[in-house]
Amino acid sequence: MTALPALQAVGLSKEFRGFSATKDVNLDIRQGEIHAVIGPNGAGKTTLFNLLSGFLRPSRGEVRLFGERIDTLAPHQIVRRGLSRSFQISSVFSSLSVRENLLAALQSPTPLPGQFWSSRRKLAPLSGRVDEIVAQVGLEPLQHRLAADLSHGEKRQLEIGISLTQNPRVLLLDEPTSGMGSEGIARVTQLVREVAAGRTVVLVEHNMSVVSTLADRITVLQYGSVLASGSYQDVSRDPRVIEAYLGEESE
Ligand SMILES: Nc1ncnc2c1ncn2[C@@H]1O[C@H](COP(=O)(O)OP(=O)(O)OP(=O)(O)O)[C@@H](O)[C@H]1O
Repeated sequence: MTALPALQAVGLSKEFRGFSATKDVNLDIRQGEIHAVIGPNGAGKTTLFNLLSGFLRPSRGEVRLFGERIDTLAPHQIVRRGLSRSFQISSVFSSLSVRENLLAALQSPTPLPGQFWSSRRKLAPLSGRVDEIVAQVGLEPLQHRLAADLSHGEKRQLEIGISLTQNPRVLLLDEPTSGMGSEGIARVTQLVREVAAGRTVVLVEHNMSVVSTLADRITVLQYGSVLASGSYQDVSRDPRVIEAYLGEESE
């Protein structure tokens, strides 16, 4: 028996005033895999992520999380069902420390009307979970530092930590290594591998070396449509992909 896909897009289309940013996209993300979505600038990758995580409503088509339709739900309802995402643009609070950012994210699923911070008594049980996450994302030594004072790479580590606070079954990462030097790329690549243990990861990534190292399978988008999908070996040999994307990279 084949396992239910973790995440599925079925005929997913999004139009902005008549312009199709994604066109009839079909996607089957297998449980436990690391799946990369690649494609040239403007191919529709961010739009697809926004559709998968409920930040945009599709013009047509469906999104299913472990078989359950989620495209009619709000982002926070989707998070509760087990899908979290990180953003290309930093979502951390600069004026809070690493620990405080994680605490804020951990308590956010619990509605606390009119109150950003809970009492110490309520926060205490979350402290152990913060310890686990700072260690997991390699920010233990920097946990009391203000987010504003982190390097770009460390901020991306913190963002991944923030996504982990919801303990997602499916994690979407939008360009986790963008703007990093080789050391940061190596650190975040290793981190993605670690956080992928026991969960499904979908990432948008421009760095082909990261994609080839991490991804079990790849979907290539071009002009909003799926151009190819398969293993790195398969898609990197596909002449249409070479022309559309890898050719562009090597230029
Ligand atoms: N809100 C919007 N209104 C109008 N057009 C949009 C909107 N959002 C995206 N688009 C257009 O849809 C197309 C796909 O954009 P999208 O950001 O999804 O591409 P991308 O593959 O993520 O690109 P990049 O790699 O540059 O981030 C682009 O032509 C973009 O201009």
